[in-house]
Amino acid sequence: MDAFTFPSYSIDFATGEVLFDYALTGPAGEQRFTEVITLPLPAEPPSDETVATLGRVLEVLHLVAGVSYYKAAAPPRLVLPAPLGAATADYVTAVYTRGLAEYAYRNQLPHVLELRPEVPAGEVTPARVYDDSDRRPLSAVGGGKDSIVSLEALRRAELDPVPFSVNPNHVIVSVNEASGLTPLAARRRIDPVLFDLNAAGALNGHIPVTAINSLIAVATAVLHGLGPVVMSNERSASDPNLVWNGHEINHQWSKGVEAEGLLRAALAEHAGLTEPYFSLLRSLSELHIARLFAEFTRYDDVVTSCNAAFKLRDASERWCRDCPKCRFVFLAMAPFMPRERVTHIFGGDLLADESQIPGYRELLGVDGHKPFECVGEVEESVVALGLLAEQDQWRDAPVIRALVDAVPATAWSAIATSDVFTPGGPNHVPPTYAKALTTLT
Ligand SMILES: CC(=O)N[C@H]1[C@@H](OP(=O)(O)OP(=O)(O)OC[C@H]2O[C@@H](n3ccc(=O)[nH]c3=O)[C@H](O)[C@@H]2O)O[C@H](CO)[C@@H](O)[C@@H]1O[C@H](C)C(=O)N[C@@H](C)C(=O)N[C@@H](CCC(=O)O)C(=O)O
Ligand SMILES: Nc1ncnc2c1ncn2[C@@H]1O[C@H](COP(=O)(O)OP(=O)(O)OP(=O)(O)O)[C@@H](O)[C@H]1O
Repeated sequence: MDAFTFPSYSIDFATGEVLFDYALTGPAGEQRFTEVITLPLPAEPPSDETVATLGRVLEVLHLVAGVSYYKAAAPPRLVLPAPLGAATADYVTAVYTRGLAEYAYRNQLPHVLELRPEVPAGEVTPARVYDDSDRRPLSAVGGGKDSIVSLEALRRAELDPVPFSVNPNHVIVSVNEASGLTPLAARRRIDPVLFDLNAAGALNGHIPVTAINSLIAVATAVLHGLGPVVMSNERSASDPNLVWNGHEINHQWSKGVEAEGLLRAALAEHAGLTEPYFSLLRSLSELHIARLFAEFTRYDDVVTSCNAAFKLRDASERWCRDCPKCRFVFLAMAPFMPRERVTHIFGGDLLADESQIPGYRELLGVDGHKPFECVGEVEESVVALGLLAEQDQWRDAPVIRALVDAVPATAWSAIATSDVFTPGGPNHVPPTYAKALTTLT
């Protein structure tokens, strides 16, 4: 295939259904795809102003959601359908290069990291300014500990959050029920042709899914007259896993602060949104968030951070208890709760199971590189291990004993000056929301 294009998009306000068309084209022909996103409809029909702003958000979403189909062939040309302003073009470029960096690395496709979209020449009509900053926030819920902490922080600060999810599965439904709040949900249907292509051996790999979920959330907030979309992306999401050919490869790129800043700028430029999107937990480490989560017991029977529970097909019921994310989150929660409680949350005790030791050695930086998963920094894992080694309930757990011996002296001395419990780093939290964090920290 030579090129990836964006033939059309449409929205039906009677059903909330948005159709995004894509095409891979080349000498052998054309492969078309249609992704269907169904937005929840508000009680009242939207105003003309809302429809215009929503249309602008959907134009950006159309471009971003194309990554799933682009990646089936990775052609050298990415041909955009209409002129774009500089900030929006920068964001789209970053989504297809840095957002697909892990995919490019694993498939050995260096050209993807250098991709530059072809943007048609022409002026973009400036967007009407749409001030949404003082309305109720839409709080993205993924079923894991991070979004629960945000939801509770917003609630304590009396900011009256509306939980929001894309394709909520039973985990997310249960988390929302435990919160007692009334959620909104959008549906996203990937074109099944993609699964056929995958089965036939097409290129496949990780995509920046948070960018897609984020824009669906912003579209929903606009349609419902709500305020900023509040994400729960942590400080360590911005740190790369490795460097390849001079490029940072970050599994969590679209959760990072760079992606957040680029998306905010694109939405301000293209849709006129004054305060569209930020991560409330940006200044916190994963370990810090785990400590905050320990304050809330009402989600213990439902909270699930394991990605295996969120597969489109053959999903696990809850924690799979055998992946980097399960290992990391167990290690991060364990210092802050009784052993029975963390074992109950996970349905098993990972630190009693010696088969987990090789995976924990990777998290602790003893072997390999940081896994391609949503896990914290090596430093956070070493700090958590140090805390556990000091506790009677954990000191003699087989995994703890083995790991304490495996971590080199240099790592132990490095954590003496660790800042994992000190909020820091760049963030985009508006002043009115900063108080929500202080209610917790
Ligand atoms: C759940 C998961 O981890 N899925 C990744 C996995 O997909 P798999 O084939 O095992 O199962 P499905 O999720 O059912 O997907 C089937 C195929 O569909 C395609 N696809 C899916 C979702 C999508 O948004 N776009 C798609 O194109 C894809 O071809 C699937 O094979 O392996 C895939 C290949 O490596 C990954 O692409 C799947 O990742 C999903 C997009 C996904 O939702 N992943 C999140 C759990 C995830 O990785 N979250 C990151 C956030 C990173 C970010 O920057 O956004 C995290 O937690 O760190
Ligand atoms: N299906 C979804 N719909 C809407 N937002 C989502 C969805 N899945 C994840 N998110 C959001 O994307 C961001 C990254 O997701 P991630 O899975 O890291 O977070 P989480 O589920 O809150 O916590 P954890 O890191 O413990 O899994 C979070 O802000 C989360 O709320």
